[in-house]
Amino acid sequence: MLAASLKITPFAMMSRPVAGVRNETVIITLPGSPKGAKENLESIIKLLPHACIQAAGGDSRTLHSGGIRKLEKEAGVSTSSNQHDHQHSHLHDSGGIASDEVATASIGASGCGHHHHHGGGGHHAPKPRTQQQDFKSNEISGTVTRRHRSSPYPMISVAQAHELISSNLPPPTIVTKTVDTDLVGYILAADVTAQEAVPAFRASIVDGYAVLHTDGVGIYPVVAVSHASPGEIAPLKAGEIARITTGAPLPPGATAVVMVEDTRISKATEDGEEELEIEILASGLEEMENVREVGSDVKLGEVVLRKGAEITAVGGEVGLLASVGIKEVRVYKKPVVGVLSTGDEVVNHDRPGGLSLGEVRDSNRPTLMAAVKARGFEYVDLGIAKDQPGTLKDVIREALSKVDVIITTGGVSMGEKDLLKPTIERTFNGTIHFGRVAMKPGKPTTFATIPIDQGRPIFSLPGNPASATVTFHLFVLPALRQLKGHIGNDIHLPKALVTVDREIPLDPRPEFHRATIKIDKSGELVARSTGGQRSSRIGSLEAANALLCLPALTEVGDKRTHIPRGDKVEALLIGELKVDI
Ligand SMILES: Nc1nc2c(c(=O)[nH]1)N[C@H]1C(S)=C(S)[C@@H](COP(=O)(O)OP(=O)(O)OC[C@H]3O[C@@H](n4cnc5c(N)ncnc54)[C@H](O)[C@@H]3O)O[C@H]1N2
Ligand code: MOO
Ligand SMILES: [Mg+2]
Repeated sequence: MLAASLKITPFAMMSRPVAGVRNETVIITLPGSPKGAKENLESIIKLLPHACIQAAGGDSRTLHSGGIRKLEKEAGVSTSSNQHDHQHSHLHDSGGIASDEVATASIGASGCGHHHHHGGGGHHAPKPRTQQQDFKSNEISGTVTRRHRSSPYPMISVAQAHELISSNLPPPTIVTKTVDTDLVGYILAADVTAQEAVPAFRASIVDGYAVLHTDGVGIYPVVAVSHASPGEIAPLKAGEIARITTGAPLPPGATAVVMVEDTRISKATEDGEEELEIEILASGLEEMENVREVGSDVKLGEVVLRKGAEITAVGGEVGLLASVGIKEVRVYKKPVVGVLSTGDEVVNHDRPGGLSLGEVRDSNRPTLMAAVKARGFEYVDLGIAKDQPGTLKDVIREALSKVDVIITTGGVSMGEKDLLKPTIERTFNGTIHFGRVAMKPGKPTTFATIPIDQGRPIFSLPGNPASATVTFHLFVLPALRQLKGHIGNDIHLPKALVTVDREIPLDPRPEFHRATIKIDKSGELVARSTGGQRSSRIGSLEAANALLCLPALTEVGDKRTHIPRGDKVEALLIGELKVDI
């Protein structure tokens, strides 16, 4: 198991698997994470029938003389059974063990390979799935004296966290949307071709007179008028002109338009209301001068927008689609995001009256719902869940049926009431892809997927308000962007080099320092820290439009403890740039 795990992660060197035999039972210990348990079990499962037979007293001579099938039958094991299901039934047979402790798969020689153990013989039968999910609170939280005194989750880098998120998200799904104001922010899932040419008719670019460009300078009768309105227009012959407005169709036969500024009135009706003859002053007209030819902006059938194009708030894409008669498009679905606060101390921000001792107003949920909405995603308010496994379980189960992505805040660090990780793993059979990131703020940021459809992502962000908000922008937003069809580096927020206007102290962890960036008079981007950066201080995000990516103290190597004033640092842009006033 160690050898197989080491091929997957160097952290395998930290695991302490134990295997043994008691009476006729082979006992193997697996890691607590479902992923690790599965990988470990897969690496040995083919050998288990053999091990079981041996534990049951089979002797090697019989085995090697072809009696293996017979012995398997006697021992109730089969190398050809559905081992996948089999693994699962055992993996879940570990209720009552604190989440990150070692799960034990005990495989009895008398029952190996069967989905239904018959109890007795020292083995406890695997509970059906529904029962297993029904943990009592102390089963999931463990007793406080038995909790971990150091985190079992390896500390990974921000880059590794991004990689793990990106590679464990489900693929985007495709839906049909009508072309309207709600299309902004969607990404096209297929090329779009023009159903109509633009312009659909030969149109004048100016207000003036439609002419035959070969006619030249001289006085001509005005035989017709073409306004920008639908309808039939009589053809124009040599020696005639037609008054025309910008955007109006050219009369058949006309080959150019002369601007009104390049003409003079020669003869009008007696009442002075109408033009009868006009002198054309412009010479050397070119064919199609001041004329937009059919399809000269967009040709019929031309690809107007490619798969992967984003419909932006600038409006150009909506306009382009509208102009060529596209009423519906295939786009990637935008994920619906559920936002949940957790914690016995957390109360609704608008709850009337003052706070009792220990109560805290919920600032995370309003913050995150506002940010999700402003980024163009629909949110579902999942409320506040108490720090009880039962409550968390119910709220998350309900959310799973409603939303594509769940964001929770609080309950992911080392406290005995920090129940999110065990709930995700144990109750929902989720995989925690990471549970600690080397960064400030946001160290206990957790990302998991729950095995529903192609994997339902759940971001469990730290409870501290600045930590929750920073990690939302840094991790959740790129994930939402990937789910709605952005690819590669385009999932991330834009980065720019900015000059710091004051010295900034460095932290032992790589820091995402909240700052306001302005464009100064010379066009430079200048950053000012928002002040105190403690993780509890949501005010550190007030007026912030950037996260300065500061190296950890240890990373700078030399004796620098600060970023000096005037130095340039990388900044992630989380809000709109401001102009210095
Ligand atoms: N022994 C250790 N303790 C802590 C560690 C550690 O490594 N070892 N990490 C610290 C870090 S870093 C962070 S960040 C926090 C994260 O804690 P949790 O995610 O478990 O969050 P809670 O304990 O539930 O709450 C932390 C803090 O935030 C307040 N909070 C929670 N939810 C909200 C909300 N919706 N609105 C406003 N404020 C909220 C809560 O009352 C706490 O004050 O853990 C450190 N501890
Ligand atoms: O990482 Mo925690 O987010 O310092 O506050
Ligand atoms: Mg905590």
